[in-house]
Amino acid sequence: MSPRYRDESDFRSRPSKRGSRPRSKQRPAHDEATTAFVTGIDRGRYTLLVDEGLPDERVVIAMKARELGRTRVVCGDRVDVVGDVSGDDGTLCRIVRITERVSVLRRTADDTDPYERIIVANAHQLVIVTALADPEPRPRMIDRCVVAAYDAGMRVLLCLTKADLADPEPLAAMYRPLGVEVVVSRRGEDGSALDAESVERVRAELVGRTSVFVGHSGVGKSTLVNALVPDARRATGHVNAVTGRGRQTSTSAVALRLPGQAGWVIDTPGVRSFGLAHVEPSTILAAFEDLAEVAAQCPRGCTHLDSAPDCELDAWATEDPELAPLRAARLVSFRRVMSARTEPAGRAD
Ligand SMILES: Nc1nc2c(ncn2[C@@H]2O[C@H](COP(=O)(O)OP(=O)(O)OP(=O)(O)O)[C@@H](O)[C@H]2O)c(=O)[nH]1
Ligand SMILES: [Zn+2]
Repeated sequence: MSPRYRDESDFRSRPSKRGSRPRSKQRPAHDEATTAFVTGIDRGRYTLLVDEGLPDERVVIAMKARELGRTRVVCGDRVDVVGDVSGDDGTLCRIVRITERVSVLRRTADDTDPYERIIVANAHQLVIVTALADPEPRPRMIDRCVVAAYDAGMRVLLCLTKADLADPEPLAAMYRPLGVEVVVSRRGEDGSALDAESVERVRAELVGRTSVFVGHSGVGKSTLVNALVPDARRATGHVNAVTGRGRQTSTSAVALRLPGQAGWVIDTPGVRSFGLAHVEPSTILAAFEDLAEVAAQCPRGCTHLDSAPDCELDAWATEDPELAPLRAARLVSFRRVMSARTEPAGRAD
């Protein structure tokens, strides 16, 4: 395993100040624990869904058991809880364990916080919401999101909004060679917020998946999420009724269920960038199976970038005249994304 950046999960193995002590009667092994899905977090209170999809399904509020220490529980986590899991008003259960995560999406460390925090766990897909105009698309930011998704082992759906204002084709053509799914949405011709057909096309890509939505302010992410999940509040319940505290803080992710239990939409307000410093080039390469196979023959230490001498990918791109245009486009896109990893993030990326 290559070294990776420290994040909060490193705290998990830190011994407690009092030293380890054997489990006592007060600390049972929690064999009776119930598994739950974390849909939201608000200042130390976790909104969970218990018995998901069953007739008894209910929203419960939980706190983290002290034994979890500084381990962070995030939206999308599946956790084990003990205590009162009835979901009745005023009850509070305890999260005692996080089940193994199948994917983790990390946001970048910043001035106020030196750690790359995990923001969402167990998601299948990253939905990058980008406006075709107003505000102008930023391909470098899209590339960075693509790298973050591939690093997390997530599928990418590029959602191009405001197609009523600009032609989606040039941008779509930049991303199709990556194998990224592209969907387009536009305002309804009847003046409705969104054209119903485009909403359906987006929805079709979400069925059966847990999808994380990211996008800069003003791109139309809220408009889209509201169209996809009309009764968002009811589906998630709210922490506020129990804690009496204010609104969900604007930076924490929240999971919203698609109607008909067709999947989960995780909205991430305020997430502006992803940590890429820890990403290994080999991880990105692995997301491109055809290229990875060819690149296996490259000289040792090959970066596979334009500047790399004797990169096997150059020969591969041109060797078959019929496939050359497709392969060249794929190689260009691949190299662009590869270089996004090492470029410094722009201020607003
Ligand atoms: N022309 C056009 N405008 C749209 C479309 N979708 C959303 N808008 C408008 O774009 C503006 C921003 O939309 P929001 O949904 O609030 O954008 P957001 O990405 O959630 O931005 P924040 O709320 O700042 O996070 C609003 O005025 C919307 O009405 C679209 O398909 N076409
Ligand atoms: Zn190479």
